[in-house]
Amino acid sequence: MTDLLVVEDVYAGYVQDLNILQGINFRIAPGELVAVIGPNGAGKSTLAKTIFGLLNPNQGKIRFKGREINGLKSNQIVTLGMGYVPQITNVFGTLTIEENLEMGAFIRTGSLATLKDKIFTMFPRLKERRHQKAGTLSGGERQMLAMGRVLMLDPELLILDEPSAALSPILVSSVFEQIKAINQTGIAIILVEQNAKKALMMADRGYVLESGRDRFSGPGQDLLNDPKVGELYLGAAYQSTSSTENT
Ligand SMILES: Nc1ncnc2c1ncn2[C@@H]1O[C@H](COP(=O)(O)OP(=O)(O)OP(=O)(O)O)[C@@H](O)[C@H]1O
Repeated sequence: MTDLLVVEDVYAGYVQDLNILQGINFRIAPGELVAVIGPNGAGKSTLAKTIFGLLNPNQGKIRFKGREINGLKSNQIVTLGMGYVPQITNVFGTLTIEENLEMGAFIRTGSLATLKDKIFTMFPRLKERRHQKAGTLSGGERQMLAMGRVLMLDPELLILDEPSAALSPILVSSVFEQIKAINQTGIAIILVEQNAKKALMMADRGYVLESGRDRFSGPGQDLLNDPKVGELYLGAAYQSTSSTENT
């Protein structure tokens, strides 16, 4: 199957001459759910920002749907069918839920009603509160709204940067269920997560980053079972090895 997105030997960073990503390779197929895990500061969010055009690669190539997107800005990338929900989700607190969703569809010209209905079916909680100001939502509901807003763009690829950050355990489970449901509608998802076990359990494949490199990759379950990954990042002893060490 042709990959939806390919990241090839990418170097990128925030200041000149200091690359945080140090030759990273990554790919995702249409409809796949891929988890990106790794210790603090490994470069997970930096990878997400680089793919979405918030940072320019200093070296390497990024291809989305067969087209090279290096150097394109986020507002151009979004029109190609990629959505991104940053780690700190900003919803418009003084607007209602419904108005927030409509703002998400700013680049669309057709009717919003069908898309909105689809999102309300996916997130019934948002439907119940559609006329409520977004500033009054709980953390988990706010996360759902941030995802819903990006889904108004009808993307083929959604990048979620730590959607479970700062949520209580019960909300984490519900946000993860929503992510799975979104993926089951055929949208490919890159899930950047601190919550490594949960993310890998749900993912088709995963990448373990370390110091700006893809250190391990493989099916989520294989990474969970890999003792090297377990010792380093998951904080427990695991058996059997079947993932790929990318050194
Ligand atoms: N805006 C920025 N300017 C300069 N350096 C940054 C910036 N954002 C992140 N960094 C640095 O880039 C490195 C990688 O950070 P990044 O946020 O990508 O890591 P991460 O794997 O997502 O970590 P975490 O799990 O802690 O969120 C860190 O050393 C960090 O200090």
